[in-house]
Formats: sequence, C-alpha cells, structure tokens
Amino acid sequence: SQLSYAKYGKDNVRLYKVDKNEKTGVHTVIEQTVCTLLEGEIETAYTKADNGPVVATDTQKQTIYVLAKQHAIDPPEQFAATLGDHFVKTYPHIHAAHVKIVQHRWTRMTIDGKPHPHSFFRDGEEIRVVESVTRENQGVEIKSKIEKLLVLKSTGSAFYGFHRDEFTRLPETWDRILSTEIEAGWKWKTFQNVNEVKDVDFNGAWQRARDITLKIFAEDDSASVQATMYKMGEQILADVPLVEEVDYVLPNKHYFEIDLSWYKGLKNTGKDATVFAPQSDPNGLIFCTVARK
Ligand SMILES: O=c1[nH]c(=O)c2nn[nH]c2[nH]1
Repeated sequence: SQLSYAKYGKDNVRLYKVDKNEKTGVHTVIEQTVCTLLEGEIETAYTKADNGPVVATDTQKQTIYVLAKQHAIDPPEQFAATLGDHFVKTYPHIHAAHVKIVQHRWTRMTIDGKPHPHSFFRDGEEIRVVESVTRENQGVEIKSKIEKLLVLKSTGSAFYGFHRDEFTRLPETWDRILSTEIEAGWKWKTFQNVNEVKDVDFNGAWQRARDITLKIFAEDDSASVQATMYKMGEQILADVPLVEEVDYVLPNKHYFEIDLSWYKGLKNTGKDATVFAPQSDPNGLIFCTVARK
C-alpha cells in the first residue's frame, strides 16, 4: 500500500477581532471560525513515523492568531489568501494550503433609532463561508458562499406539468408555500497572488449575491426550485464579472396541507388552506451550477 493523498491542520479555530475607531468611538467586530489544512512533502510523517516535516496543527493555530493581529481579516477572502500565502511561502516543503473561514453574523443593534457604537446581536444562523486553496506558483482559488439563510414565501410558487406515471401521487399545484435554506456559492477566477486578491471587492460581491438571491426568491413567479435557482445564478454571473461560475444547493422544505374536513366539514385544503404541517423530512434537494458560455 501507499499514501495516495494527505493534508492536515487545525479545524474550528475561533477568532474574534475588534476595530476601535478612536475618533468616533465606534467599534466594529468580526467573528470567524477558521480551518487550515496543509499539503506537501509530509508523507514520512504517515509512513515512517517521522514528525520532522510536521508543522504542528497547534503551530497553524498560533499562526492564524498572529496573522489575524497583523493583517486584515475582513474580507474573509483576503484573510484566507493571506493565510494560504504565508504557509506556502514560509515552509519550503509545504506546497499547498487549504483555508476555510466561516464568518458569523454580529449585526449592529439599533437603539432608539440609532446604530449603537459597540452592541451587536446574532440575527440568524446564516453564515458567510470562504474556501480557498493556495498552490505554490499556481495562485489562489477562492470560492465564496452563503449558507443557512432560511427563507419562505407563502405564495408565488407553483409546481405542475411534471412527469407523471404509475408511481406519481403528487398533485399539481398552482399556488404553494416555498421554503428553503439557501446554500449559494460563487467561484472566482484564479488569482495569481495575494496582492491581486487585495484589489477585489469581495464584500460588495457578497452583498450583491445575497440581494439577488432574496430578490429573485421573493419576486419570481416560481415554476419550480430548479427554474428559480437558475435565474439567481444567471443574475450573479451578469453582476460580478470576476466570478466564473455560481452554484446553489437548495433543500425543498415542504409544508403539507392538513385536511380538516373530518371536523364538521371544516374547509382547509386548496384555496381554503391556512393551517399547514411544516415537514422536517423528507425534503427535496436540488443542485444547480450556472457557468459562463
Ligand atoms: O420545485 C420542485 N422541484 C421538484 O423537482 C419537485 N419534486 N417534487 N416537488 C418539487 N418541487
């Protein structure tokens, strides 16, 4: 047998950084969870119990904190590229570095109608995710993501005209609840180095991708999850030139009608349906990647 592939590092490195504007007294906070994984000439650590090549995972953790102190961690794409560049440049035997950063939401409180200078709340489990791979002399690949953004619309969604056969029981519907948990990803062109990354408006792209996703979800007269998610991907490609492809993974979180006619003929189906049973499982799961022609 042989070692066919290996990478290792520290996962779940939690990081908080505050920027304190001395003039205005306004604090800005960012919280991230970082994972770094290194590839390179490390096989003897696995095959010969030789720890010589091992940049310890604890060393990787310490490095994350030091570089977070010395460099910007916002946008997370830039911090990921900074970390990847450091590991590949610092250790001759390390030839690639994978970095994943999850950024959590601390939204500034509005108190008495005014943004509070140093108080924040966690408005939802939605996360912003960055996955990067820095390869020695090959630049840095970056994918940005939105995950766990739970949405629902109470109408504006239909599903009819689908294939029917002897296994089909699902009735067609022209008006249904649509709920999903957005997982959206956009893959950037390969950047040649960390300096090229510094010039990119990643935060603006994240805002555009999020706004486009919510607007199309809300406004599309949806024929299916498939049709609506394709429109989202098309629009992001149109709006963000440096993005090469966009993908979505959307669970269809079903809300079933409840027939209450057994109770004194109570009408609660079709156009009379107002009380529904949200379903934890099973769920539809729809994948889509939209690329430039
Ligand atoms: O939007 C939908 N797409 C599907 O493929 C599907 N299958 N059942 N319900 C569905 N809804």
